[in-house]
Amino acid sequence: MDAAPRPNRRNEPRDTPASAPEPARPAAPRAANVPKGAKPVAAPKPPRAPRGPLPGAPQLLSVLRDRRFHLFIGFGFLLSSLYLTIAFTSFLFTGHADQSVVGSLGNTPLKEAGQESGNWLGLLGAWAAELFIYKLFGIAAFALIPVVFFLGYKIVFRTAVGSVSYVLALGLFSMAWLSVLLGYVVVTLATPGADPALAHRLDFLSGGVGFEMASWLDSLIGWGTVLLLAFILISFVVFFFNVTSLNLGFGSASGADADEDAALAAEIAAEQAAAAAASKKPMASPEPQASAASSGARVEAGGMELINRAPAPKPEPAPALPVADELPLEVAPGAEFEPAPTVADGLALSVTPLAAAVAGTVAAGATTSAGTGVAALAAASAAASGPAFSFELPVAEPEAVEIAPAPPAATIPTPLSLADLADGPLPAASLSPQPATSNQKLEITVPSRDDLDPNAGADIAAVADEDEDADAMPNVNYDPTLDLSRYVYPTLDLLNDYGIPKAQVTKEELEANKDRIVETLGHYGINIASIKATIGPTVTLYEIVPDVGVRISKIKSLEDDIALSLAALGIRIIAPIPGKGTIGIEVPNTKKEMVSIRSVLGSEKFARSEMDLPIAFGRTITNEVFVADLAKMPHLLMAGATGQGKSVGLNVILASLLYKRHPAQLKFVLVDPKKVELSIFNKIERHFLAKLPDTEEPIITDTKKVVHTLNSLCMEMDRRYDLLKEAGCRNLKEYNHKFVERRLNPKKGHRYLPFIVLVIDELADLMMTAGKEVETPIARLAQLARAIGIHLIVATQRPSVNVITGIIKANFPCRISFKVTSKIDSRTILDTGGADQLIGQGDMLFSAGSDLIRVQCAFIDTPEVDRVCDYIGEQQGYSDAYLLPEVAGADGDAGSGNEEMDPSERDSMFEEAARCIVLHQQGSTSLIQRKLKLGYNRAGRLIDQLQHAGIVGPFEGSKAREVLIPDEYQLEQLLNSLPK
Ligand SMILES: Nc1ncnc2c1ncn2[C@@H]1O[C@H](COP(=O)(O)OP(=O)(O)OP(=O)(O)O)[C@@H](O)[C@H]1O
Repeated sequence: MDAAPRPNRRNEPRDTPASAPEPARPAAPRAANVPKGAKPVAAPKPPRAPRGPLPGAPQLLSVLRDRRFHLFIGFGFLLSSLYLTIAFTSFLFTGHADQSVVGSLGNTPLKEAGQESGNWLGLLGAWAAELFIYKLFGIAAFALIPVVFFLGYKIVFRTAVGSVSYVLALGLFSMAWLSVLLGYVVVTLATPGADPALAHRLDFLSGGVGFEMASWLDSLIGWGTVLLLAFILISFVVFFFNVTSLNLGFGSASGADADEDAALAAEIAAEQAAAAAASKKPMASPEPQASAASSGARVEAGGMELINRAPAPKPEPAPALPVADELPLEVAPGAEFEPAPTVADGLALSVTPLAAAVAGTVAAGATTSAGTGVAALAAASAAASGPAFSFELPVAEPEAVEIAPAPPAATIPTPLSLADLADGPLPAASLSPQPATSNQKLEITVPSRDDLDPNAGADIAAVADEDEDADAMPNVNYDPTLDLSRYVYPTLDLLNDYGIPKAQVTKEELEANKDRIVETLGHYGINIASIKATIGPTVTLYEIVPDVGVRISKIKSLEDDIALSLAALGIRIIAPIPGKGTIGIEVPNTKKEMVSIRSVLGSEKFARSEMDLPIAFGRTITNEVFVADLAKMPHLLMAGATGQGKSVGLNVILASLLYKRHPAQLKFVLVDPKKVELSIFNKIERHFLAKLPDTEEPIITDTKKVVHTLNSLCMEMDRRYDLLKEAGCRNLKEYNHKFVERRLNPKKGHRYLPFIVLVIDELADLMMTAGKEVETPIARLAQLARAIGIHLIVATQRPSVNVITGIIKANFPCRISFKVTSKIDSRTILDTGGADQLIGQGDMLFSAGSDLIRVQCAFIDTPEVDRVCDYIGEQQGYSDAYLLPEVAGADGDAGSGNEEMDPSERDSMFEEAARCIVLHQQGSTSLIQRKLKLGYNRAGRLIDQLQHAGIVGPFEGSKAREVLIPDEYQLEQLLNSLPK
């Protein structure tokens, strides 16, 4: 007997009308945005500043970036999931009856058909259910509902939970597989001898796709279909959940293997969690108000142009501004200018909000209120500097997102993350800790995560049964942050909100300074062609274009006279301003503006920064947030007389990094000879600090300990070089990338390597007490540690040559100076004067090579640091601080290799390791690991002991250690001579 007739079924089985909804298209550019009277070929008229509910800018991109658009799409998905639930459920009761109604669509008027349909959601509900259930996937179509719901939920709530591609893959597979399975059941019931009525009643179970596929398979392989389906299911489970080993519980590990097995179990756990890796929540996004707060105003008048409050937003070059006398004075947001123009020396003054100028809303002669300026700027900056957008729409190539995440350092603010679509800070709720999914393995034995040695990154890394086959590994990347998967980055609301910064410079002050500059220079016969002022938070930069023929050196030599006549401390003359043909005179503002840490950490520039170790130092003279990458510097030397802002500066650096990096990615080694400055960071010991084993206090205050720690860091450097060499990588980023892609075998000692930032709060004390003992390792670290992710920040209040010695200075190309007391100090630290003319309280010069940038350091006070540390410290951390390699001999110098070693401390594999090294004439840790099948830490200890015994030489950076014993005969002699 044939299968029961299936009317109206497979007319259009593969038609999937309900695929991803089309994103709303942005409105076409509206002619209304162009002023009516504008001539088509007139000088480019900038578009009107965006206002109203939709951004005026018509580009697709800006619409796609719009959070409202995301909400629109997200709620669309959520409601669709509800709609499908009701429609599908109703189908179970009304489906048979509705079949004819839907089938006759096209022949019957819609209204009539709608009245006839029994589905609870009317004709559309009947049609959707008929399509998905009857024509396509049968009741397996219900699997579509959680997928649609998940997509909507993820878009609306910007949650980091779950990966779109995972859910899509799981949902679609379940739907297809179940549909075919049920199809096979229906096919079986419909075969001769089976109950045809039953088959007919049940044929909605499989849907058209399932039935067709199953019939085809049945005719091809008969009962083999069941086996094939089982095989497909197992394959899916293996690849999707990344199953690499089965623990069927036969016997237990032998004692010798116990450690390894425990590690393996942990690896599995980590891998399992990695497979469930949801996109991590990056730090809170910038406050929406930030762009408004950083509003700018540009002033131009006759020969004088002022730029006021003009930070980051530089969307387009500002169009030519109207001439001064055509414009009344406009007040920048928060500025205190009076609206009346002033004329001095024939140089008129006028202010126009920068954003308004950019957006082209200010026509000559028009007056714009401050409020409008703010709105225009906010809108313009929002339109111009939205987040890099890559919208992870549901059906769009799930694989692409899943298989190629950047290495963690770069992943955190990945533009692919839905969470990153945020325009403003994410609500705390969306940051709430989420449990890692734990369904990726068939069977696992996992030690408590808290018990894992945080230092043993290898132990919690990927499972790779045979690393030689690493390339064939499943493509689920390892996520180093999963150990602390619930870790929540500190939020901006922990920091003080000082509101929108107010301009502190009055127009009168600007005018008066300008007059005096012009007058003073005039006394010396220097005439100026034009003068322009840029108001920064601390100083105002007057840029002068001198008349033709005036020599720059002449102006430079008048520095003191100009300073005297302006009666202000800290005049700095930059003649000429690099890259410009102008001369700069920086005059301190009478009232300084404090740059809050919240405003810089909340800035777009910082939040979107993809640097490895971004530091938001503060604001430059043009009010731009100044962000630099410590990883690129690669080390930083800081100087400044006491009380000028060094400690605040260090806290700003540490806070910046804490806001951007996960505990798995970054560790600090804090050296604080002053004993009080950094103690506040004790609370984050188990998250972010590194220390020597067997030490109580993670923050090092004792000079002796400092020496050990520096030596230990040198050893860590040595080991990291070995690992990089073994992995064939040139730097940490490449290495970690490879590790994340599971192309390195943890059993060979490979592990995810966090950045290590060593902070020394006062070098002078150390240099006085330990001299060469600290200078040498600091210099070695500074020379070599760049590639392996160890970065140094060294601060001192005494920038004299016996503290900042030639060798230290030569290895710290990046330097910061707060105010110092003498020109000599300034030269010592910056190789040029200028730091002596700073005005204190965080006013600083940042020097990188030939560039010298004046920055007002952000301000963070102790309670703020306290709150950030509390916030982190109260979260689940590792069981201990990150442990640095042990330095042999508590009081000895690890690196000298001269002292006798206690034989009882010698590793039991010591002699074997020595023979192996001498046999291969290669002094490398990885050789010991490979040949003796040892873990990384143990091999590292062995190589140190071999150095002690004089078998290998000291660490030599990227090269292998020298083997000091030429052959086995001599080695045996040496081994015999060692105390037993
Ligand atoms: N960026 C800043 N903005 C505003 N005020 C600041 C800033 N930095 C420092 N200050 C002010 O200067 C004071 C001293 O700063 P800080 O403690 O950082 O100095 P220091 O250079 O570390 O001094 P010492 O070397 O004696 O510890 C702070 O208490 C604060 O009032």
